[in-house]
Amino acid sequence: MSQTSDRQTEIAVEQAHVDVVYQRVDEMRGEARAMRVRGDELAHGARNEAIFEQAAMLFERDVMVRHATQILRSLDAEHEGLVFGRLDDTDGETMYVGRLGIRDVNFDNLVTDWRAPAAAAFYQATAEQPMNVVRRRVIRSTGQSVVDIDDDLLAPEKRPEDMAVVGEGALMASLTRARGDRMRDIVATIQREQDEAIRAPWKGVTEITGGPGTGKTAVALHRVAYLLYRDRRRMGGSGVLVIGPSPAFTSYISRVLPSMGEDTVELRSLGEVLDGAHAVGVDSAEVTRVKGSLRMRRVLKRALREDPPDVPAELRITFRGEVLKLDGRDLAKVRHAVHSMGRPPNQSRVDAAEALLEALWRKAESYGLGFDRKELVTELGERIEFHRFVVVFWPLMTEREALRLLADRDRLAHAAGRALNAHEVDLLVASWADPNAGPTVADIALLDELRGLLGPLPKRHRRRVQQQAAAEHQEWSESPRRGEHYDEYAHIVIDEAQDLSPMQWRMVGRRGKYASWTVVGDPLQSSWPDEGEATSARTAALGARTQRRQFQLRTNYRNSAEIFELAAQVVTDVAMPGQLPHAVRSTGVKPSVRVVAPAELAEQLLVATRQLLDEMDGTVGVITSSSRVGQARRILAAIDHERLHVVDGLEAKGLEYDAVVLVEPTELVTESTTGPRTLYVALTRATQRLTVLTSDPAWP
Ligand SMILES: Nc1ncnc2c1ncn2[C@@H]1O[C@H](COP(=O)(O)OP(=O)(O)OP(=O)(O)O)[C@@H](O)[C@H]1O
Repeated sequence: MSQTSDRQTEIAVEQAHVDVVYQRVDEMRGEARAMRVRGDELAHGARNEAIFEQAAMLFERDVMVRHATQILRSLDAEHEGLVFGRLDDTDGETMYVGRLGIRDVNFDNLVTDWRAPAAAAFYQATAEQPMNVVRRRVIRSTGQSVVDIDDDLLAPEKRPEDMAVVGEGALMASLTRARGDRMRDIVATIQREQDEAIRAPWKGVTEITGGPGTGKTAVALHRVAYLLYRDRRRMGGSGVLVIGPSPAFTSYISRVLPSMGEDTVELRSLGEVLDGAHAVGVDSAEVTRVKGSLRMRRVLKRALREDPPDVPAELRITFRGEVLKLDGRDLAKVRHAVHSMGRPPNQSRVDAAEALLEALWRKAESYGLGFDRKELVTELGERIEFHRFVVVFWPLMTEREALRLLADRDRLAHAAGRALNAHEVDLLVASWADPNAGPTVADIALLDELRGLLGPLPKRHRRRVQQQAAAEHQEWSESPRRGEHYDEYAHIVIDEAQDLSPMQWRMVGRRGKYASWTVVGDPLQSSWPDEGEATSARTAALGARTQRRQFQLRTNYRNSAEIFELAAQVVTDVAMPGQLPHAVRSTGVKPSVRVVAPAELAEQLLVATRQLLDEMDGTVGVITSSSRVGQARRILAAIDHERLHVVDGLEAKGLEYDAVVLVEPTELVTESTTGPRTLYVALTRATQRLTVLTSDPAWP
């Protein structure tokens, strides 16, 4: 039989099974709906029952409704390719692998969930270690129709005579497909080294490193789906948080987990980690470096000990005809004493009031006025003017109010002491000069630090503050998603971990007090210059968790070999042995490097972009330095195509496009604090085609 007719016959075989599965899914949907209705009836009935029975019925109702809803949610998730794999073993047994586990009415397996231990062989079997698998088949579908199949013959000597083997390899087929705006899941083609990281135990810290395009992000997300499946009670209960570098990145990865039926995971960018914040603006590399440094912790701590603005120079109050007065020095002593008690300032107003009354009593005593202490403290403590003084002497503050105070140069310089030099103080003051500008991504870690240092506001103040914040800044949402339980996640995934500043490590560390971690990154793509400081902050954030495991991914699935060869050149001087991955796919098309005169750059950018949009079906990214990205956007407004994206080198982190136009690569190096690493990121975003426009004839 020819390959084509073999293929058609085999597709028909698989279609027959897929049809049975979808029929069963329809039945299950009906059963789940009926279960929900039955649950509601129980609740109805409960109203007429005695109290004990009522409680039992309501509990049963809750369990039923929750279970039914969970089933419906999984069944209704995007199920393109619900069944995507099949294994034929040496005993002649067949197992289908899919996004969900599905059994027929007799409880026999129709499909095994890809995360179940039984499905592990689908990913782990190789020709060297076939694990009893003779043939591994990847089934590709559109909607409910099987469109193609690809086989791997793992044990040729055990192949029965009538077993057909067709296809050229599912992985290559998947890698060459055009990319869309959102990352796709890779359940059908997870590779063995990736599978090991995905199925690693949940406890402690799992570190996944690897070069660009090695599937670190994909692996981290599939690991989340796996952990939820294996331990839904723990992971689903307290929740899983995935942190990525930017909103563009979280949007890019946002479909992966829902397409696997998991829609409870929180995805947040670094500007959104603090509840309610949506910061997107970024500071210059120089300012980011100062704001991210651990020195800022000292600065913020000291800033909170400073006098608040507009604090009265003295407290004067009359008691029984005598004027009692606390001057600036007395007040400073009181402030110092209250801070020394160690309670956070927002929880110390009562302490401050008591300390002031105590100081007033001492003053009266020093005048020899012979008042009774208890009478003085009680009477003054109830006076409205005393309360008014306490409110300005010890204002309760939100983290945003506290940070805003630091836009004052003198105040910041005083708080900084020797922690920052004069230039750094100037940089910060300039970055906070516009009171209407929202916080930047780097500010969010400072705000989170301040929130910890200030302590929670008393309850009655919180609502006012939330409303005020929402009215003032669109970057803040009125309803925090997690509220007071922000530190109780069961599992935290940090993607692009090499870029977290020490202050950001502190911020994420606060959220993972009880969590296990998956930390994903590539030191060679780092945009954070001070490795030592970041490493110690990271060690502190991950705490003393003893279970640690490391996985290194070595195959670059994204870039063509031709593109990666060029990218690798820019980091050969800084790469450690073994740090560069191996690109598996060749397109035969070398990157096009065009030297253009500065005056022709705009025209050439339009030409190159149009050309790639014409030639490619998928996305086209234009990447340039942050100082040039605005200009590039203006030029490319003439094209305005939905497949076109214009980003700077930092925004490009974690993203990928079918084709990339890289504009003035040397500028990415000069504006970065980590030399060629951001350029390396930019050069490794394209799957198929890369055009570089440079005014430097010597580049690269
Ligand atoms: N086993 C696989 N099967 C199919 N596609 C894969 C596989 N592994 C990775 N890919 C694809 O390779 C591309 C790169 O993956 P991913 O973005 O996860 O890599 P990364 O290591 O996080 O990259 P970077 O560090 O450069 O951001 C994605 O399109 C992903 O879907």
